[in-house]
Amino acid sequence: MPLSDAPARPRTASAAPDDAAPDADDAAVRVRGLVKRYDGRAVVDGLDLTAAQGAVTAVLGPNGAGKTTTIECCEGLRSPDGGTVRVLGLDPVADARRLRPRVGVMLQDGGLPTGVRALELLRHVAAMYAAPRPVDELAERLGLHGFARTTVRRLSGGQRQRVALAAAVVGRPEVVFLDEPSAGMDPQSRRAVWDLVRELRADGVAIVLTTHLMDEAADLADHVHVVDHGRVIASGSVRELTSADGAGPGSVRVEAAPGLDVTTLVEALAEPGADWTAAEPEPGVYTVTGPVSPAAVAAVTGWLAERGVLARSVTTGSRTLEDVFLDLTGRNLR
Ligand SMILES: Nc1ncnc2c1ncn2[C@@H]1O[C@H](COP(=O)(O)OP(=O)(O)OP(=O)(O)O)[C@@H](O)[C@H]1O
Repeated sequence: MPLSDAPARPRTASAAPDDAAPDADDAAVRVRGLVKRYDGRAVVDGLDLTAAQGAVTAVLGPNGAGKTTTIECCEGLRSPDGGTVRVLGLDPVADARRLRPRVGVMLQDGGLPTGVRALELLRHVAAMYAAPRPVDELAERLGLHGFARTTVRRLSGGQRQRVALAAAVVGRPEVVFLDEPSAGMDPQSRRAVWDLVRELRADGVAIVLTTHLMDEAADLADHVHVVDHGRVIASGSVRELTSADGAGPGSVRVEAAPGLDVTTLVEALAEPGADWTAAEPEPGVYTVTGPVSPAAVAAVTGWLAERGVLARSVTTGSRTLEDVFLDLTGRNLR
């Protein structure tokens, strides 16, 4: 089970299907009950996902969760074994030719031919579209001129990623799929990528990206889907996912002596209608999640006082997206 080793689960994270997702009507991408098997094993197992036009949708998940496979089904690179995938209302496999000019794709490994020079490649891709973006302006934005005449084979990982991103957006697509777009990039390049993604969004483009960078998702995403074991296990805006009640601070973090019984902490917080979880994610660090109020903080410090334990620190605040991600997907390596 995906949640078996999770110490706490944010209450605001909605279980699949993603009821916090945009309405189907304005959805640029709609995936329902997607199943994809390799050697009889379902690596995508009934996945639901929606992405709106003019929004950034981030797909997060541990290694092997099924993100790339899902994106590849949306790109028409893989045929589903079950469920439906619609991009701009079309089937990515059956309607591939109609979709091609309207969809931009950046594959995880770049997916570029290696013997071609960087800028030459971009000009070639641009020439395939009716109204491409000006190549030089795009190359300038993504800093491609410094290695314009270098063959793709000789580019660094981050440079290759930038060329791949340029190639994905040069045709002015309505939907863009970016598989780990800023993986391996330096901070300057990452900023350039983020600015470009924001600009695409402002132009009404639907952007679907996968990332392992929680700050990238938190900064960019309008909507987040967390995937594990081939299913969406939580969906919502970053704010919804990181706030216990979707509005205010949702956690108390306490540093104190290790090994205290957190079930008694939940009992100390008990009040009608309130749903609290408590965990000790690392020795001596306690996180308490729920509708934080002055009374709740007093209950936490009272619980410590009853045990004669002095807190080294007590802080309130929203949890980070990384906290939520780890709570949902566990701390074990995959
Ligand atoms: N062509 C293939 N044949 C067999 N198994 C595959 C194939 N492609 C992917 N898989 C397996 O499917 C599972 C999901 O892989 P996928 O690449 O979709 O995960 P991911 O969430 O994108 O992971 P990562 O974060 O590491 O990129 C993995 O266990 C992977 O080994």
